[in-house]
Amino acid sequence: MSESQSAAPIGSLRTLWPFLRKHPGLLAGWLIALACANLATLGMPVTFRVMIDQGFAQGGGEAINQTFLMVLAVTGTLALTSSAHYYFISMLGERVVADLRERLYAHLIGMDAAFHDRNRSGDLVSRLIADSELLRVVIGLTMSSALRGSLTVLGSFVMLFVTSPRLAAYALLGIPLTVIPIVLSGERLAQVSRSTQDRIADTNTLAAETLGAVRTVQAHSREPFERGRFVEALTTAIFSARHRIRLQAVVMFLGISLIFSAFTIVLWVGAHDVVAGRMTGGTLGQFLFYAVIGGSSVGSLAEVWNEVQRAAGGMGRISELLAESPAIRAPAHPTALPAPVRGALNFDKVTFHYPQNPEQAALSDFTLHVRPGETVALVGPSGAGKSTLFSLLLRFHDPTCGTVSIDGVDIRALDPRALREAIGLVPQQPTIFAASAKVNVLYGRLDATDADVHQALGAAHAVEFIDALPKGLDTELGERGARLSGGQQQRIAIARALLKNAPILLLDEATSALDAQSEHAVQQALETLMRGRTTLVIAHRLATVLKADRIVVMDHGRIVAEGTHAQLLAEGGLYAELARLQFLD
Ligand SMILES: Nc1ncnc2c1ncn2[C@@H]1O[C@H](COP(=O)(O)OP(=O)(O)OP(=O)(O)O)[C@@H](O)[C@H]1O
Repeated sequence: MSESQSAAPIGSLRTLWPFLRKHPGLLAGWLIALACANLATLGMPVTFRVMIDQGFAQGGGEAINQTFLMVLAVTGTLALTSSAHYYFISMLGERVVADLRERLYAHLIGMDAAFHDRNRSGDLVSRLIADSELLRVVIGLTMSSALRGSLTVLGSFVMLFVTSPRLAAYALLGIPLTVIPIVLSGERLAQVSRSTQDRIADTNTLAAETLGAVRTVQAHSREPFERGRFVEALTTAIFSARHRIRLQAVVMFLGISLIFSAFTIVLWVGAHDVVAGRMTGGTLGQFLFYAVIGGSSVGSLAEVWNEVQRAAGGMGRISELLAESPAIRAPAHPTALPAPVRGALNFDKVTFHYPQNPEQAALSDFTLHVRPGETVALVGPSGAGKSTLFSLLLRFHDPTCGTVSIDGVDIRALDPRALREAIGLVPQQPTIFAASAKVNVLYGRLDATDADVHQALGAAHAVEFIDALPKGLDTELGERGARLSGGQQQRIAIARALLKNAPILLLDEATSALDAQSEHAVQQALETLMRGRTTLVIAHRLATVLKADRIVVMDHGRIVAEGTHAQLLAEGGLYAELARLQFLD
């Protein structure tokens, strides 16, 4: 994980403004409710003075009734506006964070393969959830408290001067003292918060990774080991949080003690004024009330400032992701593939290095021409570059040099989505989503009808086992297809590709042995799928190499031999060796 050493600039919170602006109704409701709640708060001390000076001092029952009615009206208004204020600001927080998450998610899901190789998914999820959660708190509570606190401070200061200019002048002296520690600690706090969020992301990543691979963990009896690693990550996160909490506690201590010292001095002067007859008891009471309101608001502003710095840390992590743009993008004026796509594939002098592995070429000077409708089997030892060919054709990466083209069009001139629409992919380990069987097949073509889905399942030899599921097509398949066997998962992936009906097919045969019946069903399903399509298949089965139009033998990112099974066997060399190990045992 990259940990920024510099403080997240408070300016990163400015990026929130476009999100806030999208909800003018909530924003206006919030500001109006805030202003009213503030006025009601500031009205409280006045009713307090009236109650003491007129209600009690003049003693009339009627006067008491009237002043208490006034108190009721002010407190009623305060209750109403405070709850309206809570509603508007909380909703605003929810909306803004949902918008931010949507934007971030859309951004992340569109980022290129190199980005996803570089970033751990648990860390990305943590930024999507934990960092934006921090912002929800900030918008829902902090922003409100900040504005409310500032208005209250301002309002109570005006009222302090109105009530007693002399005492107010004393009170004013205390303010700079309380603000200094807050401002001084701000930047350090943003820095510490950022690192706390990084550590939280570490724990999230660890949990996501190990819970996602829980069978591997259990099969190795590594539960205590993983628990230990998790506790370690949590402890590091707590240590990091402790830095922040300590800093905040010190600032809070300084803020509160300075405010209340200033307050006590003012009270002492006021008490002398009342004794000397320069001020009524009610006026001192009103003054004190304003001083308490104003003083505690300054104190809470200190906390708010801390929270804002924390949020700046979280927003910094989000902005960092939003600032990255995908390396693989549609050109400004994409070329369209000829319709219908014939499916001629050309790799011309392609050399490719993975960004994480710049020393070693995964493909070097690789040239391969595949005719429309041809089936080419790719055979080679592990690491030969077979899967890399697929990644380049799907434009998950761009070649370091050379070109990849379909029907004579350089794929970099195409919109990547249009390119990928033309390609069906059946990976070795198909991805089955935690959804119904139907939704999993529909992933191939979202607007397919039920009849299309049934037809695809039929052609994929998948009807029998789907019908045997408790709710048939509507059965939830569980996370990563937990309810299905390997062969069944493959047939779902084949049905998905059949539904997509793309002219080009990339097939990575499963290496895991299936039982004879399942193997037969998968083989038949694949034959149906390959019919009439240009197919590149990473072959692991004898039947596949025998049926292929051509076999391409790869090693170290290059083609080392080409031909039919019989020709290549006769030639001896790498193919004969691989065939003996893989196909002919
Ligand atoms: N995402 C990646 N980042 C860095 N290097 C990679 C990445 N994927 C593959 N490589 C490297 O590129 C080379 C070619 O790998 P590739 O996966 O294409 O081989 P393969 O022939 O498909 O192997 P296998 O049959 O084992 O799947 C290997 O040396 C591998 O280590």
